[in-house]
Amino acid sequence: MRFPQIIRALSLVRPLGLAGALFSLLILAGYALGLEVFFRPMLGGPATHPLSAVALLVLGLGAFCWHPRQSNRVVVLAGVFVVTLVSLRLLELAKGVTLLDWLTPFSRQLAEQAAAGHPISTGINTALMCLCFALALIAIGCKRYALAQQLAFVGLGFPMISLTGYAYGIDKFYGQMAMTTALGGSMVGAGILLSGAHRSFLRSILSPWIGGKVARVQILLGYFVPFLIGYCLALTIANNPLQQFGLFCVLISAFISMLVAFTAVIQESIDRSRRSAERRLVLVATLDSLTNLPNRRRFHDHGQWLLERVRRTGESLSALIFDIDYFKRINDTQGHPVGDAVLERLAAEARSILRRQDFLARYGGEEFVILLPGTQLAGAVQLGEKLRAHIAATDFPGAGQVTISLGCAEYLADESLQQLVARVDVALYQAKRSGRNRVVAVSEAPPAMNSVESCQAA
Ligand SMILES: Nc1nc2c(ncn2[C@@H]2O[C@H](COP(=O)(O)OP(=O)(O)OP(=O)(O)O)[C@@H](O)[C@H]2O)c(=O)[nH]1
Repeated sequence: MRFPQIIRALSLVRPLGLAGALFSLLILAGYALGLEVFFRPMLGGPATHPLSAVALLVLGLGAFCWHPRQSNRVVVLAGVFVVTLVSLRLLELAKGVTLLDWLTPFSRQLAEQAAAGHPISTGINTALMCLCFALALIAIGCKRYALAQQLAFVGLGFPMISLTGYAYGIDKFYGQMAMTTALGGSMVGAGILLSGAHRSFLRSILSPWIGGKVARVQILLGYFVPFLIGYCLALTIANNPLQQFGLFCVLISAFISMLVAFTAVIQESIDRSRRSAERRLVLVATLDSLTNLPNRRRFHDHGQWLLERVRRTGESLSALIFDIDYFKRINDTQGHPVGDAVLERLAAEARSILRRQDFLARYGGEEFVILLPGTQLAGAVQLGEKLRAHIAATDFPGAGQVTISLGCAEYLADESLQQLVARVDVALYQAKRSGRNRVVAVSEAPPAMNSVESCQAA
């Protein structure tokens, strides 16, 4: 599924790539037309080297050519070209050799700038930035989006540091990276980063749900608040550096604590809704929608739990199963809605005469089961008779008089729930066979299931 935010982010890749490419062309045009402000925006400040502009141009065009569903060979080629270029430059910086002179355009203008005391070269920060973006482009071309995002993210750190340096007036932050390089690099880098918007961590950040919203707020606050605090401190730091530095640390720590607290609040609220949704799901999955009684699945879970308790404590437990007599006739003559209403009413009537600890469930169709903890067989028979008489005396709208047959048994030591239910079922079958509207109890395990405790016709 694509979120609108992702579609919007993906649609920005090509414009950002193109903007970065055009911006680099403008820098190169500055060299061609002798307009220094295009490649050196601050008088006497750092300038964008033509090769840096070429690298950004190729990277921008690479991002512009990217397509999420087509082959991205051109994108990979653009990345490989810039990786080669930047590697040579890094080699130059490391070894102090010149390898790129033959490839450098506008060498006359560069010589003139050097003669005027303003030599221009590609700084290490620019080279590393371009290297990260170029590797990210290759990763995107190979559909390694998580890697691409990490590389683009690291690459964007370089222009961000430079721009922060320009904002704060700290020249060590930007070094040889011109503001034009930082701006062009930011456009290209953002384009490359967004091309992975449909995958990996960007997808999570752009999600329309609470996690994505929180992440977006935190990223914005997490960047701009410390940035502003730092800016204010940078303006005043000259007076008392140590004191200002301490204040900076305290403010940032307080801000981080606030962000963490904010996250905790949101996480807790997400967790609370998840827990309540889970509870609702469990309820829906274990409740019969017609009668609102626990269903067969819940009966089995609760029955197992009760049996374990009974085995441990030694208390008695009895089970009753009852079934409407000739219910099919009601459905056939009065219709299913009347049949449903009878089932609903029957459930309510049965519930009304049971104790709180008695467990009533719809076992299936027109069959209901009751578990009676702390009740021996005689008590179960008594309750069964009470229920039978109560139902026989109840007037069911649309169906008139309805009777039920009941089977019951007491739990025998080491019996399983299935065995207990099977014995009660046999008792119910006997109640049906011997004329219906009666309670039949069994006291022993099969096959010696011969002791009928109670057999009462209405
Ligand atoms: N209206 C309605 N009918 C149901 C529901 N579940 C099962 N039934 C019907 O219950 C009837 C059960 O029929 P039988 O098993 O023949 O039982 P009976 O007619 O009650 O006969 P005895 O149990 O032998 O007295 C069938 O017609 C089922 O369609 C339900 O949720 N609503």
